[in-house]
Amino acid sequence: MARTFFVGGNWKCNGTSDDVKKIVGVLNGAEVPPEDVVEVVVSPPYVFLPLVKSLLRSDFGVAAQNCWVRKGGAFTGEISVEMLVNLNIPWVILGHSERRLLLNESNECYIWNIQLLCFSLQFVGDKVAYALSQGLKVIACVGETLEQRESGSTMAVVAAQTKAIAERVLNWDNIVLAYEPVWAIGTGKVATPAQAQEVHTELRKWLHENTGPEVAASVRIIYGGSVNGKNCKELAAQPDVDGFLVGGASLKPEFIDITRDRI
Ligand SMILES: O=C(COP(=O)(O)O)NO
Repeated sequence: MARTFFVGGNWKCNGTSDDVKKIVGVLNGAEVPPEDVVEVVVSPPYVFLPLVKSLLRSDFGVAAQNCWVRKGGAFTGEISVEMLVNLNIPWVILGHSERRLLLNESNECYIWNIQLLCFSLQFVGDKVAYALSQGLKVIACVGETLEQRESGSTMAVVAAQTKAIAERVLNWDNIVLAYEPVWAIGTGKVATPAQAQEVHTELRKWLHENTGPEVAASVRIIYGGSVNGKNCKELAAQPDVDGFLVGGASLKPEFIDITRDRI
């Protein structure tokens, strides 16, 4: 079955409302392939979600860059899934390596909270499951560090991260899996097409063995890590690269070039 190409733009912690208006203006005027060929989703910082949602063309989706693991409440600083649903934000990025490394979000994250009255063991997996349960679509991120790659444990790491998600979800219809090698994020050291294809193939094989052939065939596995208008075509030509999660380049007009890879 053909998988619709997916191009996500992760704006991370960048911009002002004027910047957002400028970027959205460029996106709204861009000529891109039809939605059934390429699905485009942009992810601004939380504070600009309503603004982007109100200005962005209707054929592009909007994603939050994270959300809380349970229903809202006494969790200062967090954004609940319910708030995103209330704002009609359909997508959320979860498990991004910058949150895993900087904020210690992990597969196993032991948090004790009187309201939760429990330990939340599979933090990223729990977040994915709860977001899906409330109707959100999820870009779930996995990826290894340079040290893990150099020690030969890339597949062990990304398989464990994927397993922690798979143990919490039954339905993969609304999940896009993003392979983002940490050593390629923000470094300019993009994975080679062969490196990306190798891990994507192994991830698809893992899905086939652990979630079944239909899920493996239908889930989009996208690549993130120093993608730009110059290197995207070779990466997009790989059979198991179903799109991108673009960081830095998503703030530039070249993001539109990246959406045109498959035409
Ligand atoms: O983190 C990334 C990739 O960032 P860069 O494209 O800037 O490497 N996507 O979520």
